[in-house]
Amino acid sequence: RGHEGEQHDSPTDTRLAPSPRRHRRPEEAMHRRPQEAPPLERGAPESLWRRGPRPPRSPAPAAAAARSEPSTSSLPPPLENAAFEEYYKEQRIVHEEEWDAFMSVLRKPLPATFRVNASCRFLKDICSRLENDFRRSLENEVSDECGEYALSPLPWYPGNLAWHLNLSRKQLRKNPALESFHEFLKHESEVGNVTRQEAVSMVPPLFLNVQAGHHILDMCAAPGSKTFQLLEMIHQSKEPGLLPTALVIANDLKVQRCDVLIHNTKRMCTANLIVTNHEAQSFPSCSLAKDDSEAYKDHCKPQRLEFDRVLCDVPCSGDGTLRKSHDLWRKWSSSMGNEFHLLQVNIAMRGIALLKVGGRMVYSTCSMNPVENEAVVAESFSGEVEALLNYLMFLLSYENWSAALDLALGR
Ligand SMILES: C[S@@+](CC[C@H](N)C(=O)[O-])C[C@H]1O[C@@H](n2cnc3c(N)ncnc32)[C@H](O)[C@@H]1O
Repeated sequence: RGHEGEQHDSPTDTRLAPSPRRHRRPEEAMHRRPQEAPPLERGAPESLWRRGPRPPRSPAPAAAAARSEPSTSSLPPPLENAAFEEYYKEQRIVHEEEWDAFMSVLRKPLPATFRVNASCRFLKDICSRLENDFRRSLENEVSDECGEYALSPLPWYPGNLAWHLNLSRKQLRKNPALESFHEFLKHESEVGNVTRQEAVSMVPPLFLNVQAGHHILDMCAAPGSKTFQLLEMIHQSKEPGLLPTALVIANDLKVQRCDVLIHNTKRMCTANLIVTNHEAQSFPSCSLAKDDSEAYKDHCKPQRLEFDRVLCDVPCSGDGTLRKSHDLWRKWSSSMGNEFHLLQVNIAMRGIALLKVGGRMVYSTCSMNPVENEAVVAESFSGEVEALLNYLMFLLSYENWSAALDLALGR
């Protein structure tokens, strides 16, 4: 970010305070499972972490009556949508010769992926179990559908900390050797040493390049998988034996989803997180006293909190999740992306306004639609581009270019 964006600042000045909710003790949090947020769309995938037998439900009368008739609604939805293909071919999001391969990947099941908490005390043991026990014992299992190794680290994730499990549900069910692996994952996940997260969702926090002491705003944070990753980063970057000085503010509009966010991030047992419940597009300006001892002195003017890093993982049409949200094949229409565009621009612009000069913001969606991605970024910078053009016009009026350049670069 180059310059201050005061025009987007809301006039509100909110002092930050930890959430007044009752905090459970860490050991209480340790015994609770991470949750998925109430789905934005119906048809969220069954979690690998919840494979236990389900209690039988008494059928509703209508459902019981319908059971005697063969029902078309029980058939899996067809994985096709002509409008989707037409739209995205037009957008040229992949080369023409890659189109069929692209569509066939969209119809394949998504491998389960998880991340090991880089800041956990048992990091070495966990990595060694994954590498030496489980990976070896699953070496001969090859995914039916994907033809890839059953368990392997994601090659692009630093430190071999992210893994994918490339087995179909059928294989998972029929292989008893996987039982202990599941127990391991379930337990480590409950205590916060492992987090289930999709591979693509791990990317935006990596691009933030978080450093020790950073102030970070996660604008649309629930259910909190990226917040958790950011917390890991700040705990990992601290001086040995010291608590981190960094701060993560995780915000979400929906209070119910904030609850899930709190529940999931509690596994980190951190004191460096504040959860807020605001519209991201009008997230208030915040101020922080320089240190606690100064906080209540009358003459101490609070400092405006500007963020070193902003994560802008906005609400979106979610059509990048087609591989797991099969319902979307039926529901998808080209208007879905358009509906989110304005909100996304407003959130992104607010993020830019809250960013420190020289700070970094990452904008991400789980949509493939350029209307929700490139167009939002372009729109968010359109004011800046205009300012740059004006500035260039100003520079052009100089006869001496090198002097003008010196001026521009502050030399
Ligand atoms: C894509 S999800 C975020 C996923 C999250 N970053 C993660 O990695 O777990 C988008 C979130 O934005 C929230 N949301 C929707 N409208 C919002 C708004 N105007 N301001 C803030 N959050 C909003 C939704 O409740 C939802 O939790």
